[in-house]
Amino acid sequence: MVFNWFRRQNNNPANTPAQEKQTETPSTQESQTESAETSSNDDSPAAATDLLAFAKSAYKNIQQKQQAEEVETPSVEVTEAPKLETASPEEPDAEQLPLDETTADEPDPEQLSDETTADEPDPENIDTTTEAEVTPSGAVVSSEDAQPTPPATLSFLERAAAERQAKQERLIASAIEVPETEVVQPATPEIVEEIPGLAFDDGFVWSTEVLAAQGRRAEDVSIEEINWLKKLRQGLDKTRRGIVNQLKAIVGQGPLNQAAVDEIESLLLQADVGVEATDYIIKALQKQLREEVTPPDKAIAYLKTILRDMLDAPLKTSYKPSFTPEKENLNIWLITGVNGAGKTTTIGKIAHLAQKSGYKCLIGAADTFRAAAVEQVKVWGSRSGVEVIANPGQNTDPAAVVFDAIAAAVARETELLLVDTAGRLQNKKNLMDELSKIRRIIDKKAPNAKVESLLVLDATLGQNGLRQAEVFSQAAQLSGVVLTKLDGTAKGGVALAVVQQLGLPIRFIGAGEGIEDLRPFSSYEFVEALLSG
Ligand SMILES: Nc1nc2c(ncn2[C@@H]2O[C@H](COP(=O)(O)OP(=O)(O)OP(=O)(O)O)[C@@H](O)[C@H]2O)c(=O)[nH]1
Repeated sequence: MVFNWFRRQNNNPANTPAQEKQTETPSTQESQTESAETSSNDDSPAAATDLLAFAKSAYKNIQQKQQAEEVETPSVEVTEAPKLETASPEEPDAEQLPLDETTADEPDPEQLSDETTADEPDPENIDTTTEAEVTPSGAVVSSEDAQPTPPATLSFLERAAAERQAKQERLIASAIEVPETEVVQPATPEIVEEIPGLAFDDGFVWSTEVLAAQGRRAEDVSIEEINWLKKLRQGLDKTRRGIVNQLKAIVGQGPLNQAAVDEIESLLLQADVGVEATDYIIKALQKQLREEVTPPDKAIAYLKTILRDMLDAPLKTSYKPSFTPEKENLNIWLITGVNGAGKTTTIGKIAHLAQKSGYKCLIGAADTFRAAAVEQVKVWGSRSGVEVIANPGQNTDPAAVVFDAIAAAVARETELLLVDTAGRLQNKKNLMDELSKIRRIIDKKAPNAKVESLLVLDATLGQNGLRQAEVFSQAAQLSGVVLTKLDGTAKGGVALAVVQQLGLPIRFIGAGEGIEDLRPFSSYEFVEALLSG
């Protein structure tokens, strides 16, 4: 089953492509916020224990998937046929090592559970969500599935509550055998063996909590998603540190007075939230906090709701909530923005996501204004394994490249054509002329294509970037923004300014230079990363 990285769900193999087209899934933003809203308010100790158990279960699932993959690799062939020319001298050992380690540390799942039982004498009390086994077909099945479980349609927290109830009933039934002291569940379940390169740390637990709150099951949590969320949170560290602690202190002091309002205002402006968005946030906060004394955590939860609503607002008006490329149809995404904003890198990263999600993808190198731009896009094309259509001549007509790219896309039944465009034209009129010419070609050559026009914005430029954005939004019929370089900037609040001032939805965010460092935007994840201190 292929995971669709644009809608962050598995493509259902049972569905025909036509069915998939009709099942217009809500965007990451929409689907996630709904389930998150119900669950994020539950901060009881029981919910915290459940979330920790969820994190542990997710960790074990990742570990078992990796071990299953290792077992599936033909390590026996490598060791049995040392004369094979393709195998380098180090490779057999490298292959064998992890296997040996696995056998030494975790001889079989039985033994693993024995160890756990030794720590926690009551088998009833062992968290059932943490046990998993590998079926003969290699699929990882949580042992939850082997026991009567609440219906899968329930949210994670509802299921957790039902499981708690069932556990409690079982404990009561076996109360005579269980000494009271041994029933107590450890606050932090121990991880038996750490996955290399993936620590079971605060960042991991936070990431799984964010995924759980969005309805993700422990067995569906992947290492890539964890890495991304950790990166996003780390990237917004500077912005977060600048805001959260001070905000908590201010809103925790009681009803908002003028001095508190002034302080919040300056904090938001420092994070480049912009005047308009800051005013909106302050007014919304005042509505709630003017009269009551609200505990800081509640006030922050309220602030999170305000920010999420702001970020999702464009989707509720004119913009489609989902922008997942349609399968078996040509989708053309024009990527615009000033040079240096991260256009080429973004194209490479989106091409990579498209490849991973099973789309037939192609890149059109229509930034002919700068010769090096074509070479750069070619490098990213080869990194993501996507072909690039370019015109070898210098200063060729970008519209001609788009023409060729569409012809190639149609001939190859391409599903996603990414078009790089020039960002540095002498003036707004030139830019407008060029982009409208490209749009005319698209309308003529691919009238049925689904066209998106995305503006790439460098978050580190803060408010200055927004001024450039205004020029582009007049020249290109923009349908969304890609916010790049969110890693390491203290100006992460610019995301709110983008939405408030431009009225455009954020479609992707970039938080690093690597090929995996870009994901579809989720207001829930962004706000959690921004405000969870
Ligand atoms: N830290 C960080 N750097 C990024 C990110 N996205 C892009 N960059 C870097 O920003 C620089 C410019 O990126 P490009 O993709 O070349 O930008 P461009 O808009 O295509 O500009 P030209 O190459 O001049 O056409 C490169 O060094 C990228 O590695 C990001 O999300 N985080």
